[in-house]
Amino acid sequence: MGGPGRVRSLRTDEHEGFDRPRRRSRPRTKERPDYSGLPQALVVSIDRGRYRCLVNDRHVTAVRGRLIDRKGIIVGDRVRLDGDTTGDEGTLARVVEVLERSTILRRSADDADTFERPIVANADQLFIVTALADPPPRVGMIDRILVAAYDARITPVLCLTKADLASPDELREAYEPLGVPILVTEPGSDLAAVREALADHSTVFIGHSGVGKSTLVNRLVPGASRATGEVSELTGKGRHTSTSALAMALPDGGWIIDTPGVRSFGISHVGVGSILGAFGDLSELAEDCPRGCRHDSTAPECALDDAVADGRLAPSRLASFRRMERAFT
Ligand SMILES: Nc1nc2c(ncn2[C@@H]2O[C@H](COP(=O)(O)OP(=O)(O)OP(=O)(O)O)[C@@H](O)[C@H]2O)c(=O)[nH]1
Ligand SMILES: [Zn+2]
Repeated sequence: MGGPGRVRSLRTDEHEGFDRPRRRSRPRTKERPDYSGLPQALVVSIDRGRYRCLVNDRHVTAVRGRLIDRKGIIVGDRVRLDGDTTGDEGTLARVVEVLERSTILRRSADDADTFERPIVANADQLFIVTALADPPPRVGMIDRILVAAYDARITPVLCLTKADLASPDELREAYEPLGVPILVTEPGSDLAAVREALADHSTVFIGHSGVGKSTLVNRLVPGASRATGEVSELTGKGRHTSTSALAMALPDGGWIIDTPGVRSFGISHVGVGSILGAFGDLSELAEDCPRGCRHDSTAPECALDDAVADGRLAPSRLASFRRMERAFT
């Protein structure tokens, strides 16, 4: 073989390992049958190995095909179904292919657990649902969910509930400098701004237990009947014991993917610095940082400090960004 060919094959070996090309040369149809003629579906919930899917407007229950990984299907996935897709009582279809995801929202159970868990696929927006009181807002948790959103390239929105109990001013001050949109609700409040933000998006709702997430979802999705209150009538336990997310169609277009209330939000899977890229202005300024700069307040000669000093960057924006970065530690 001549020079250039040899170089290319060496590069391939380096990246993919030696036996990879041989496996690839097997007929493609044997490894991946062509499923493109099968109906597409959206996975709306998962319960004990059963995947509840929507094919157009039809609910179909499916099991996982043999070639699909045990953890390979999550709520929000677009899949192809084989077998019986009538959705008739007692019928089961089979998920044979998971289509490429545009986004994946992940969390780890807690930061001691480095195992990352994908929880929702294909969301383009994330509502961080936070009560202004009862339970009191936890800035640390908001920051961690923000970090997960920026890391996944999903647009975060802060949705503040229970404004009848406390003022949103402090949280506005903390998050407006980051450019996070803020919506405020209370019982009976006009939800027009919330509906407008949701229209035509796939929005995942994340919130601590008890913040009023189900109450809000029930107002937004007629017939959603999400269980509200502390205790589930079904299980006698808190509703947070349910483990799956649930996708619901909005009346005017778009989807809400509600997730069970969480008590913590682990982000051990997110690398420090990976969120800088979500802030165009900050990444541009940070190009002048010394190599390996952590951009925190102790970082020597961080270009972000210079930018504040000479007025190119608002101090409040840098402070908010750095507070969020501290969520990692
Ligand atoms: N004062 C006030 N109470 C609210 C508001 N929204 C919800 N609540 C109450 O807060 C409690 C919790 O509401 P839920 O909607 O069940 O909260 P959740 O976030 O779904 O909680 P989990 O089921 O644990 O995930 C209920 O008693 C609601 O009636 C609000 O805007 N103001
Ligand atoms: Zn820096």
